[in-house]
Amino acid sequence: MTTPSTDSTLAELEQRATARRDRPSYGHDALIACDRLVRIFTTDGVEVQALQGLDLLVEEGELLALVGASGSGKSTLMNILAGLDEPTAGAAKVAGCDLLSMGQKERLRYRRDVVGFVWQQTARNLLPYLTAIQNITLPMQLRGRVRGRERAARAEALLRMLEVEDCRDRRPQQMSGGQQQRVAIAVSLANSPSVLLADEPTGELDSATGEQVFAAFRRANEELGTTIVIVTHDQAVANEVRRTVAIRDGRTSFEVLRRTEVDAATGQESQVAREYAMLDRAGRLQLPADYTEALGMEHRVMLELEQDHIGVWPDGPKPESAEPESAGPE
Ligand SMILES: Nc1ncnc2c1ncn2[C@@H]1O[C@H](COP(=O)(O)OP(=O)(O)OP(=O)(O)O)[C@@H](O)[C@H]1O
Repeated sequence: MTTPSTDSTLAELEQRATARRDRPSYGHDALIACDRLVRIFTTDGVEVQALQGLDLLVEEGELLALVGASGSGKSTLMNILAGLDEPTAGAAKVAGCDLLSMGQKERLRYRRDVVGFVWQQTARNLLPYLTAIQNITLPMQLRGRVRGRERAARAEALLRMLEVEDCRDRRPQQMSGGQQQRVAIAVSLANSPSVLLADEPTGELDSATGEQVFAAFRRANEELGTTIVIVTHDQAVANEVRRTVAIRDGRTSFEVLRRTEVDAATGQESQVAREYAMLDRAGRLQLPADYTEALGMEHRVMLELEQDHIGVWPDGPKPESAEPESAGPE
């Protein structure tokens, strides 16, 4: 029997289903969208889960640092984003390119036109027998869309922007490590990629030289608007960007967002950094190890939904002191 109330419930259900269908997909407006990315390596029958359902969204124009302990999955993620490796499961899109369904030809075009990369080993970035200007013009020549004179003009402009004009006619072994990395940035920018990926680009440099190289990335981001993702162990680099994403055990675990605040009374500017834990699409949250260790939290925790927050307590009797705080604002 159909009653009016059942009718309205069905109509409501239909409405909800339509709304869900019409809802934009996860990361639809992001330049980089990784959705529950999994990468499993199998060596001698042993499986290593390098990425375990990693979610990451990067907007166009961002300069982002990726940090994490050794073995947490940073390079695995970068290799996938660079189109050099394929994920086992999940979804990954960069500038509209689906990294899971690309054929060999599309993958080559993706690596040549959509992404640029700078590696830690300076020798891996440049051809040793070519000068700086020749290294920079080569990707444009291989792409074949820009005329000779325009190629040279773009290469000169990149050398100027990254402050390595004096290295124009030098081969890599005639440049310092920092100069090589700045020329490598120019090479990676030659075909105006949508995304620039850099894996430990300052890892082989001393801190002063590393700072200069980071300044070159910043200039590329500010002047050309290129979206840049840098993997780094260098705390100075991580502190300089607006957004730092930390990876732990193959998942994004927390983010630090930095912004400039102006004191209303004095007009003085200061940098404010705030740390956020990441809630993944399945609702999983990684609590920082130093928090859980401080409270002896292991295996099981108690949760309580309050009006404006969720309380997390160690297993066992809830301490009295937790009560007033969990009650939220009056
Ligand atoms: N080709 C491979 N075959 C087997 N295991 C791999 C392979 N590449 C990476 N791994 C494993 O996957 C995990 C993640 O490695 P990855 O290189 O991504 O870490 P990382 O965070 O970049 O570390 P580091 O900071 O030391 O470079 C590690 O346990 C590593 O041993």
